[in-house]
Amino acid sequence: MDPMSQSTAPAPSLEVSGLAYAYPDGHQALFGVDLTVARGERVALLGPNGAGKTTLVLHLNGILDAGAGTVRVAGLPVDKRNLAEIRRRVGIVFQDPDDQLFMPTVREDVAFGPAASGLRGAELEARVTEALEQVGMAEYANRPPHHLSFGQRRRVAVATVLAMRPEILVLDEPSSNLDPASRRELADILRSLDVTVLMVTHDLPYALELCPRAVILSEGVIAADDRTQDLLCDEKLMRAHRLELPFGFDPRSVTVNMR
Ligand SMILES: Nc1ncnc2c1ncn2[C@@H]1O[C@H](COP(=O)(O)OP(=O)(O)OP(=O)(O)O)[C@@H](O)[C@H]1O
Repeated sequence: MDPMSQSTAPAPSLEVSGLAYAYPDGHQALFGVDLTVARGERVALLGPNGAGKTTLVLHLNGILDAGAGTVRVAGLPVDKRNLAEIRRRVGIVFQDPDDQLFMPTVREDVAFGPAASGLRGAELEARVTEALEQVGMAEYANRPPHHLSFGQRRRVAVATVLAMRPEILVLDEPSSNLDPASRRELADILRSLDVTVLMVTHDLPYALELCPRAVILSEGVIAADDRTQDLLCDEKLMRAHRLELPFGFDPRSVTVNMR
C-alpha cells in the first residue's frame, strides 16, 4: 500500500466505537454501538420508539458523556476539552424548529452561531447569505421567524446549522409536520448539500428517498446496517424491529436516487 494514502485520506465524518450508556436512573440505553459514516454519505438512523436513537445523537456533540466507548467527528474525539469545536462540526437540527429560532429576525438567528465563534462584518454577512441561499430562504432574511410557515422555519433551522459549515448534519425527524410539497422541497435541499447527513426518522419512504444507507438501532444495539432499500424489503427484519411501511408502499417499486 502507498504509505501516503493512509495519511492523506480524510477521517470519516463520524466514528462511533463501542459506545455504551446508562442514564443516571440506571436505565441502559446503549450497549456497545459501532457506526462509521464516511464523508459525504447520507445515512438514515431507523428504529422503534425507545431504541436509543436520541441517546446516540446526544453523544455526537457531547450533550451526553459516553459511559464506555468513543465518538470521533472527523477524527476529533468528543470530549470536554474540545466541545466548542465538536459543536461546530456536528450540526443538530431538532424536530421542533422553534427550539432553534429565538432571535427577532431570520438573519440574526442564522448569524448567531458564526458570530459566537468570532465571525464579523462582511464575512459574517456572506456566511449568513450563503446558508440562507442553500435552503432557498435568502429573501426572508429580515422577517421574524414566527411569521414564517412551519416548513419555512424548518428550512431556517437547517440554515442556522449550515452557517457553521458543519462536518455532519444530524436531522431529527426532518419530514415531520411538513405538507407533501414542503417535504419534497426539503428533500431537494438536503440532496443538493455537500455535507455528511445522519437522519433520524420514522418516515421510511423519506429515508429511502434520501439515504442510500440505513442503520437500524434496536434495544440499544445496531441490528442492521445496509442499503436502505435492502433493509426495507426485508420483511422479517422489519417486523422484528417494529418497523412498518405505510399502507400500500412498496420499497421495491422506488427508483433510488443515489445523489
Ligand atoms: N432521561 C432519561 N432517563 C432515563 N431513561 C431514559 C431517559 N431518556 C431516555 N431514556 C430511556 O432510554 C431508552 C432510549 O430512549 P431514546 O429516547 O434514546 O429512544 P429513541 O430511539 O430516540 O425513541 P423515539 O423514537 O421514541 O424518539 C428508552 O428506553 C427511554 O425510556
